[in-house]
Amino acid sequence: MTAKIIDGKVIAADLRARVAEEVARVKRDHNLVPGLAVVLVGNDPASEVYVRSKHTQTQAAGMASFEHKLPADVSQADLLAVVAKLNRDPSVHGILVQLPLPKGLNTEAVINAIDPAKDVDGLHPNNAGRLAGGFEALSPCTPLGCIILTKSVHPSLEGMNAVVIGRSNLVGRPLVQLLLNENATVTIAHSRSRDLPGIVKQADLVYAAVGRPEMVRGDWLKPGATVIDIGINRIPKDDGKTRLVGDIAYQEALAVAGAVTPVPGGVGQMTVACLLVNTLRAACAIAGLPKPTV
Ligand SMILES: Nc1nc(=O)c2c([nH]1)NC[C@@H]1CN(c3ccc(C(=O)N[C@@H](CCC(=O)O)C(=O)O)cc3)C=[N+]21
Repeated sequence: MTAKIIDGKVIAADLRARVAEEVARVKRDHNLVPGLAVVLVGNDPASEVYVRSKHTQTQAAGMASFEHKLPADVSQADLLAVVAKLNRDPSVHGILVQLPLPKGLNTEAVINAIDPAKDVDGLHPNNAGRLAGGFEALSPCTPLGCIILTKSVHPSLEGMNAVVIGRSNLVGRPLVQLLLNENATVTIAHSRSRDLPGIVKQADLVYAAVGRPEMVRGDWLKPGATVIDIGINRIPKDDGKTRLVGDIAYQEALAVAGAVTPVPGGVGQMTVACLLVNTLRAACAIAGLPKPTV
């Protein structure tokens, strides 16, 4: 058996096209231009790549994109002042502070300073708490993307066994909440879990977000499972260059699973597309307009 490859590129492009249509509509009917501000502190090369792709795709969807690059040695007060200014700026509806922040900065304080209505990362305790309570919230983009990819294979997740490996605030924990909202049965596993292969074996849906290259092996999987790879690990190749691999042994998974997301070309694509969705939703909510259809 060889698994279906879930094409994140195609699904993300379709989602971005639908966002662009809605953006054009709110612009035409309500003179509203959704705006996203991305704050990048320091010059981590991987972060620069992501920020550039967010900028290009935001503009391509017809939204306004604002970039704020700050030096790695920026003070906490200066960073908080940038966030406060974006909170007040009526042309900004979404604020994303690229993580991780350089050492010395207090990430929690920065996240807490973001206006929850503009928190398109869904990291502010207001949004995280609302999501955990089952209330409407801005939810983190990567987990939203994972749900869309899963539903491209299984339109209903009701009653399915899902295992989430990883418990970060940006991915694992919010993904668990979104899966519960879909009526899946959810197991949360992590680096300290006993018998991880045995836990994964039970799962119809496997989500790996641990940041360990190819940790989940093919023989851990239940035959036919849907496997969503959230890891992005850059590992050295023989020729001195690097390549990207996920947290799942992709070739092994292809032989056992029913459907698999590739890295790159899977979840990463959806993360940026869902950021556009969240920015559109935030803009409509702030302007008092009905929820957009995407
Ligand atoms: N506050 C915050 N929010 C985030 O959502 C956030 C963050 N900080 N810090 C870093 C991680 C990582 N992240 C990715 C976004 C897009 C791709 C992406 O587009 N990946 C492509 C290509 C990747 C490549 O070629 O390097 C793909 O997988 O096909 C990957 C990773 C968002 N993050």
